[in-house]
Amino acid sequence: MYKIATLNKISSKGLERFSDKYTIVEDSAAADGILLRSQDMHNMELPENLLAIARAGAGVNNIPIEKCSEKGIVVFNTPGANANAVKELVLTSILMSARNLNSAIAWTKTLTENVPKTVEKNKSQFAGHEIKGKTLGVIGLGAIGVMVANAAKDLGMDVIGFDPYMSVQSAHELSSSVDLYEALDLILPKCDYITIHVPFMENTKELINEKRLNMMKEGVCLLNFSRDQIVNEEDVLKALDSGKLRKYVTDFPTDKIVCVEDAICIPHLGASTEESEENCARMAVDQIMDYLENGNITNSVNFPTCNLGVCTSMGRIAVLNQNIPSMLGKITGILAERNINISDLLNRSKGDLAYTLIDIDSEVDEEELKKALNVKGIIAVRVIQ
Ligand SMILES: NC(=O)c1ccc[n+]([C@@H]2O[C@H](COP(=O)([O-])OP(=O)(O)OC[C@H]3O[C@@H](n4cnc5c(N)ncnc54)[C@H](O)[C@@H]3O)[C@@H](O)[C@H]2O)c1
Ligand SMILES: O=C(O)[C@H](O)COP(=O)(O)O
Repeated sequence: MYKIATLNKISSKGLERFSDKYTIVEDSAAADGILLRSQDMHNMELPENLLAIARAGAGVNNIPIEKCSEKGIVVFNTPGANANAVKELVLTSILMSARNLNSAIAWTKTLTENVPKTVEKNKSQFAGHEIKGKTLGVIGLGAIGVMVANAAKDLGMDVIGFDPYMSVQSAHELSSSVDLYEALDLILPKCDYITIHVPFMENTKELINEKRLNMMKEGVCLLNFSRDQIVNEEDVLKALDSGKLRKYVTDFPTDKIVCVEDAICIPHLGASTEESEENCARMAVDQIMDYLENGNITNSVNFPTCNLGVCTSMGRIAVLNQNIPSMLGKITGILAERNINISDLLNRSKGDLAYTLIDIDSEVDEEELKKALNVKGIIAVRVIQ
């Protein structure tokens, strides 16, 4: 029986996919697999027997990836599963800020009497503009950025974008009328709206700072549905104060930004729709089950994609190792010494890490094999039989 711990509320549409080989446990210390959303795992002690973590969502900056890789814990996410939900909230936010809706609604709610007359007398203070013909800059053209760019085009906006690492799939899905730029700094002076859709990593920390804010048009609206640390908040506060930024829409409010009038603060709702929560949970559960039962890896952020289908041979050996020379030779050599015949083998690498799946024609003693494979470069060995 595999033990699964959930660190956040996970949609029942996902959890009900677990077969009777699984049990949901309260105590994560005993877990083979962990399912979570945004719970911060950085200060958590990783369970001794933990094999996999599945993030039902996109961002994995709440998970200590490097530590997981060292311990042979495969970390999954669910690319694209919540992208439509985020796209819809980004579009809502662009329209909301164009028409000053947050301030207008808040003001209307303060009225107590003579409402119709007061509304007509004062409404001009909230007059806005149309987004048709305005320029939107999209930073990061992955699952969300592409959807936002295409939808904004459909609403009549001019859309320009920047993504130096765009995938073939994104390039294929992006509308051909979106102009791509080779440097972020080139798009900044052209935009009326700028929306950020990059992961939070060392090289995206404070991607938007004073220097870049100064390059933007006067009165631009900045939208951040990625992570708070991608912008330098002090610099954003100054830009709001000076009027350089007309609005800052953020899905990641902080103590400092929450009370600022022209900051539109949303309580991290980008992925919080029924549909998105279900999509993410289904994908996360399917991926973790396929890994635990068959050793297959799909959508891992630390180990390579590797799939030998459902295991139908006598056994399957799964080896997580460093991507260094002669690993495969050592593994197959140790099997040959034990007279174990290999019926299928797949070896894939991703950066410094590699993964080898080997189907074998006879049973093997897992503990004895683990001892034999306790050599430099091997991170973890598992036998599925
Ligand atoms: N607000 C929410 O609820 C919510 C929901 C989903 C995702 N997110 C955040 O949005 C991020 C993006 O999600 P996604 O599903 O589009 O991910 P994704 O991986 O599909 O796309 C990210 C894109 O950013 C690009 N990129 C990376 N570094 C870049 C840089 N320095 N400059 C420009 N582009 C760069 C990548 O090439 C990729 O195309 C997530 O990592 C997460 O932090 C937030
Ligand atoms: O990166 C993500 O997928 C989002 O930030 C969603 O986070 P959540 O699952 O906690 O809503």
